[in-house]
Formats: sequence, structure tokens, C-alpha cells
Amino acid sequence: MTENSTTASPDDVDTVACVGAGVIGGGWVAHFLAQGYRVVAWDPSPEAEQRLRELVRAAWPALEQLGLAPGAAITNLTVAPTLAEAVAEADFVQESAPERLELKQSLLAEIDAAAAPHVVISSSTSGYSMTEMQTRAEAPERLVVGHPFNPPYLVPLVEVVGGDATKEWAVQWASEFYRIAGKSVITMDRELPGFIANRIQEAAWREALHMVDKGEATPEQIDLAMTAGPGLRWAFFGPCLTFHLAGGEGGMAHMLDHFGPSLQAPWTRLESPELTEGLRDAMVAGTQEVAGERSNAELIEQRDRRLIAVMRALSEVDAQEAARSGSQQ
Ligand SMILES: NC(=O)C1=CN([C@@H]2O[C@H](COP(=O)(O)OP(=O)(O)OC[C@H]3O[C@@H](n4cnc5c(N)ncnc54)[C@H](O)[C@@H]3O)[C@@H](O)[C@H]2O)C=CC1
Ligand SMILES: C[N+](C)(C)CC(=O)CC(=O)[O-]
Repeated sequence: MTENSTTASPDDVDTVACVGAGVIGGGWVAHFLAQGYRVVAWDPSPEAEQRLRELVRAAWPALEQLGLAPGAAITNLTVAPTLAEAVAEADFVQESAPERLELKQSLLAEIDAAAAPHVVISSSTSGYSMTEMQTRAEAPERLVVGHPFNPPYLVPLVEVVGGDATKEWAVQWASEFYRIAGKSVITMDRELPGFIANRIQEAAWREALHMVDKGEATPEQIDLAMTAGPGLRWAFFGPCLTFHLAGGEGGMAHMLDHFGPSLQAPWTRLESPELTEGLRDAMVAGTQEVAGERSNAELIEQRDRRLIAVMRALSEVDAQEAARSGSQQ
């Protein structure tokens, strides 16, 4: 799987560099620390280090509850003064800089120039293809997308995909490394705009924006519609298995034959709404109403407690089912 003997094997990784330490970069730092890695972070903002250390401190109790890897410690975090120093000794690099194509292109080229040969460099981009981001790198074959979900220290999914100039070994190496580092990995064999999960999320998001734009639903109704409805089921069965059950004994075949014709109408009238200032303001005001008096820090605590509760409940059911099927064999 490795390019040559200078590439560490995915289970020999000791040091991870995180470039960009905002919401996602900081979340990655917390995740890799909890998994027992040494982490070197770099971010050009003068406030970044303090913000990052606060984010990690706030996330740590949740990570302790879930169980830290042997040797995991907040003190394994170093903040480097330069990008070159951050990546020089790294066995893997996760880039989480702002979502601007020009910036990603030049930053990935800089990381590529400073990192040891054959170290895999992964971008957290939520929308750009690696093909368009890797254009300025000298060694584009080792650049991949590793698209995480917020917060990366709790939500397991990472979507891994290469660009036209990425070599297959790098995609396989990154997928294997993320698995060892505790993530649930989807390795994609081709680039798709929005990858897989964002394609699905964005379809729901587009509809939410349409409904707010047209005054058909409020952000409060939209959030309740998901949390008390489909969102609950999607935590364990995806939309396919969920709708398979909607077809009764006939399963997915009956569901499509029964509801397909009536569902096609909403499929075909869907287009992106225009993000006007009015729609933007309505979304901001309506969502602020849902947040109420809660600060961002309070919302993050509430989100993390609920994510852990759902993950724990599901793993308990999994364990009970495994024990039951073991006792029946
Ligand atoms: N926020 C989210 O829910 C998700 C974001 N992502 C992706 O993660 C990446 C980062 O997004 P966020 O963390 O949300 O943004 P953010 O704005 O919270 O953080 C970006 C960080 O990058 C730093 N930065 C600015 N210029 C830089 C440079 N030249 N080199 C390195 N760092 C630089 C900023 O100081 C800031 O700390 C983006 O590519 C985004 O698409 C992926 C999944 C989810
Ligand atoms: C808002 N976002 C498109 C950047 C979100 C993601 O890419 C993934 C997530 O965390 O939902």
C-alpha cells in the first residue's frame, strides 16, 4: 500500500500535523490527541493558539467519557511557529484552512514542498475536488481529500477520495490510517461534487432554504421536523433501509412502485433557491430564535452530550444483539 520504504505504514504514525486550527482543524486536533498521537498544529491567526487550546480543553471531558487511547494527553499538542516546522516531522498532514480554492491550491503546494517525501497530505475541504486543488503541488500524487463531519472528535465519518493526479496508494494509505485512528471511512473511487454525505445533506438543506424563502416553514419547524422525525431513524438506518421498511412486506420494491409516481413531482421541481439577503436574514433570525439564550459554548456542550448519548445507546444495543446471537450459536 505504501509508495516506498520512506512512507510510514498507517499503523506506525506517531505525529500528525494539523494545518488550520478553526472549527474543523481544532476538532481534528482533539480527535488525534484522544487517539494517542502527537499533534503539531499551525494557524496564521494570532488568536488561533488560545482558541485551539480552549476548544481541546472543552472537548476533552467528552473524549475521556468515550475512552482515550493509551498515552493520549492534551500535553501531546505543540503549536508550531511556522508551517514548515509544523509539517517537517509529520507522518500525516490534515489541512483545514478556509474554503477558498486559490488559498487551498497555494497552501497545499506549500505543505507539499515542506513535508517529508511520500507523507500523505489530506484536505478537509467540504466541496472542492482534489483535481482542482492539487494543480500547484510538485508531488500531487500524495494529495487526497479526507472530508470530516463536525465535530470530527465525535462524528466518525470521513470521506476519502483522490484527484486525477493522486496515486491509488495514497487513497488507500489515508483510508487505512483514518480507520486505525478510529474513523468510519468511505473510500470513493471517483470525485463527486459534494462527495456522498454532503450531496444528501445539501438536498435537505436546499429544501429547508426554499421553505423559509417562501414563508412555508420556520427554522424552528424545520429543525423539529428532522430531530423528531427522520433524523432519529437516520442515526442507525440510512434513508434506503428506512424506506425499505416503509414498503411493508414488499420492501423497497413496493415502496418505489407505491410511492414512486407521487414522489417524482417533488424530485422534479427542486432547484437551488437564490441566496438573497432576505433569505439569509430570515435564516439567521429564525435560527437565532431556535438557539434562544444559549451561547455557542452551551450549544456545543449540549450537542456533544447528545451525540455521546446516541452513540452509547446504539453501541449498547449492538452489544446486546451480538451477545444474543452468540448465545444462539
Ligand atoms: N465547519 C464545518 O462544518 C466543516 C468544514 N469543513 C472544511 O474544513 C475546512 C475549514 O473550515 P472551518 O474549520 O469551518 O473554518 P474556520 O474558519 O473555523 O477555520 C479556518 C482556520 O484556518 C485558518 N487559516 C486562515 N488562513 C490560513 C492559511 N493560509 N493556512 C492555514 N490556516 C489558515 C484561520 O485562522 C482559521 O483558524 C474548510 O475546507 C471546510 O470546507 C469540512 C467539514 C465540516
Ligand atoms: C456546512 N458544511 C457543508 C461545511 C458541512 C460539512 O461539510 C459536513 C458536516 O459537518 O455536516
